[in-house]
Amino acid sequence: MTFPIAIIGTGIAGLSAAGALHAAGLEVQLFDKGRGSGGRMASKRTEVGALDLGAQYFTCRDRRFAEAVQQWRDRGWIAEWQPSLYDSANGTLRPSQDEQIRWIGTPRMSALTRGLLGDMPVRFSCRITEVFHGKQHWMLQDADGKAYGPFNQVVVATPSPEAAQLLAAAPKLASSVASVAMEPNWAVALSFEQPLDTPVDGCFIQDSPLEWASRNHGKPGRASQPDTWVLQANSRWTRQYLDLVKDQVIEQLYGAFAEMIGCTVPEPVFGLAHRWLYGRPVGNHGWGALADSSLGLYACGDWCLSGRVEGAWLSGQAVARKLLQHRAS
Ligand SMILES: Cc1cc2nc3c(=O)[nH]c(=O)nc-3n(C[C@H](O)[C@H](O)[C@H](O)COP(=O)(O)OP(=O)(O)OC[C@H]3O[C@@H](n4cnc5c(N)ncnc54)[C@H](O)[C@@H]3O)c2cc1C
Ligand SMILES: NC(=O)C1=CN([C@@H]2O[C@H](COP(=O)(O)OP(=O)(O)OC[C@H]3O[C@@H](n4cnc5c(N)ncnc54)[C@H](O)[C@@H]3O)[C@@H](O)[C@H]2O)CC=C1
Repeated sequence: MTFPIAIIGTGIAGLSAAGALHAAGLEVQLFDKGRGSGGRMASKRTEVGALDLGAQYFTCRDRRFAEAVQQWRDRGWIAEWQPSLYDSANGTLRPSQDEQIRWIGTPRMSALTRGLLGDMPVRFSCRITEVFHGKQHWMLQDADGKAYGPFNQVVVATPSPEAAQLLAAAPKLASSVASVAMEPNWAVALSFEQPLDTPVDGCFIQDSPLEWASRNHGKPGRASQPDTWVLQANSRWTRQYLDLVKDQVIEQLYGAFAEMIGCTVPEPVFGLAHRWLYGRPVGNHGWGALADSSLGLYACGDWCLSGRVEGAWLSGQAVARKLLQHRAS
C-alpha cells in the first residue's frame, strides 16, 4: 500500500521538498502551525499593508537555485530589488552600493511561497506535536490531539529545535538535529506620517542593537503610504532582551534607528514588534538534509546548509533526492 508523504512546515524548505516530490509523481500532504505559508519568509498583514518582518531579500549563488529563481521571476512571483544601500558603523552612515543581485517576493515576500504551494494539499493552523508509528505507517498528532495519517514517510521542515522534538522516534537523527542551535531576532515595523527625509532604502548596521533597517515602499509592488520601515535587531541584543514587552522593544529599537539614520525621526504613527525565537542557525553545516531513510523520517531546513533562503530551498531539494533514492533502492 502506498500512502502520502507528510511534510511538516510550509517555509521555503518544506515547499521546495514538496514541489520536487510532487513533480516526481508522489502524493504529499503539508501541515503548518501558521495561518499561511512562508515561515520566516511570511508577510504579516497589518493596517499599514503587508510587511516582511523576516527574510528581507535573497541572493543566489548556486546554479540550481539560479534556474528556479529565473522561473519564479518569469511567473511574476519575485522581482529584483535595487535598493539604495548604506552601511552604518561607529555612528557613521555611508552609501554602500554593490553589484549583488537581490530578489524579493512581490507584492509581498509570501507571494513566492504561495506560488510554490499552488494547489498541493495543506492544513494550516495545525501545530504537529508528535510523529508516531501506527500499525505499519507514520501518523501525526496535532496540539488538539487530532491524528492524521497514515503516511509512508514524514519530512520535517521546521527550525532545528522544533524538528528535534518531532523526530524523537529516531533518536540518532533527533540528536544530530538538536545539535544545531538557533539564535533569536526581534523585528520591529514603524510607520511615519510623512516620509523620512533620507535616501536610504536598506542599511547594514554595526555597533548598534540593530543589524538591518529597510524602507518598505522602496520595494517593488509595496504601497507607498505611510512611510514604513522594518528594523531587525541583532541576535546579541535580542538574547539580552528576549522577554522584554513589545512596547519597550519598539521604543528601544526606535531610539537606535533615530540615532543611526541621520535625519529627523518623528514619533511613529504605527509600531509592531515580532520575536523570531528561531531566527538564524548557529554556524554553517554542509549536510544538505538529514534522514533515517530506513525508518522513513527526513529533516530539512536552512539549518542544514547556509541559514539563508537559498540554503533552505537547496535543503528541500536535497531531502527530496534522498527520499526518492531510497524509494528507488
Ligand atoms: C529576521 C530574519 C531576517 C532574515 N533575513 C534574511 C534575508 O534577508 N535573506 C535570506 O536569505 N535569509 C534571511 N533570513 C533567513 C531565512 O528567512 C530562512 O533561512 C528561511 O526562510 C528558512 O526557511 P525554512 O523553510 O528552513 O524554515 P521556516 O521558514 O522557519 O519554515 C518552517 C515552517 O515550519 C512551521 N512549523 C514549525 N513547527 C511546526 C509544527 N510543530 N507543526 C507545524 N508546523 C510547524 C513554521 O510555522 C514554518 O512555517 C532571515 C531570517 C530572519 C528570522
Ligand atoms: N535571522 C536573521 O536575521 C538572518 C538574517 N540574514 C541576513 O540575510 C541577508 C542575506 O544574506 P546574503 O544572501 O548573504 O546577502 P548579502 O550578500 O546581501 O549580505 C551578506 C552580508 O554581507 C554584508 N553586506 C552585503 N552587502 C553589503 C553592502 N553593500 N554594504 C555593506 N555590507 C554588506 C552584510 O553584513 C550582510 O549581512 C544578510 O543581510 C543576512 O545578515 C540571513 C539569515 C538569518
